[in-house]
Amino acid sequence: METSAALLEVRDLQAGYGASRVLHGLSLTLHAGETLVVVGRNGVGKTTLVETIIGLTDHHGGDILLDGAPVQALAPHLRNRAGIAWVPQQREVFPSLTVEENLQVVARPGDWTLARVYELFPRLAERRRNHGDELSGGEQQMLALGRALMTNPRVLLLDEPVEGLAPIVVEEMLNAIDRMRATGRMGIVLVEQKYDLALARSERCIVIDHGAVVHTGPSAALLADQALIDRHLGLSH
Ligand SMILES: Nc1ncnc2c1ncn2[C@@H]1O[C@H](COP(=O)(O)OP(=O)(O)OP(=O)(O)O)[C@@H](O)[C@H]1O
Repeated sequence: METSAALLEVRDLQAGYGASRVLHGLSLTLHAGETLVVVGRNGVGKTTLVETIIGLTDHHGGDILLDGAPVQALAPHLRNRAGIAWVPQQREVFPSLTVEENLQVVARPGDWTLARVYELFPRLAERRRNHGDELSGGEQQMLALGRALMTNPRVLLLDEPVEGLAPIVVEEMLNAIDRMRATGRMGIVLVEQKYDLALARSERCIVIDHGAVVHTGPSAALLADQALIDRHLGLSH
């Protein structure tokens, strides 16, 4: 039984792109300080879920509650102001601003400051005077995450944060996510194809198939259950 203590609650969500419905009655709960991993095969609706929470898809039904208050009618920037931050798959940074300007321009008061983001990503500190378009893919991803943190969100949505990164940068990102999780009361929704990496750094998981949740439970339990992994995440259907 979930109580009203949930930081983020999604109830019976139905959404998609135009006439095409992707999410069919999806529900989830996220608590403060918790990391919830979202896994599932390609094309099942993971990115659509994140984009619906932030307000970028066509919402057809269901509730998105932040601290019990519905946000589904709010424009994306208002959801962001309410405390939901998003790190998209395609790292969105301002190419003509420096690293430091990219971080400062979105800053809101809270625990996450420029100093703390630089502590998390020393590479960004080294690159503080470089422009967004002078960064490597990995550095752009660090900057995209740093920007989200600078807004001091209550809920952080991470969509495949290590996709397409070189192995050494993947290490750096995962390390940062581990340290980020260890601090504060932020709730994190982590969408990840590499389910083993994601399950190892989360409390709970949901598995999505055809736009709905087909499994939910502790991440450690799914990681230990190869039959369940094969059924929900294996290559064969
Ligand atoms: N911008 C869009 N416009 C129309 N349809 C889209 C759009 N983005 C995704 N879709 C469709 O929505 C469905 C779900 O896609 P989504 O990207 O949410 O899946 P996913 O689980 O994140 O997959 P992947 O792991 O490949 O990123 C797919 O059928 C996809 O073609």
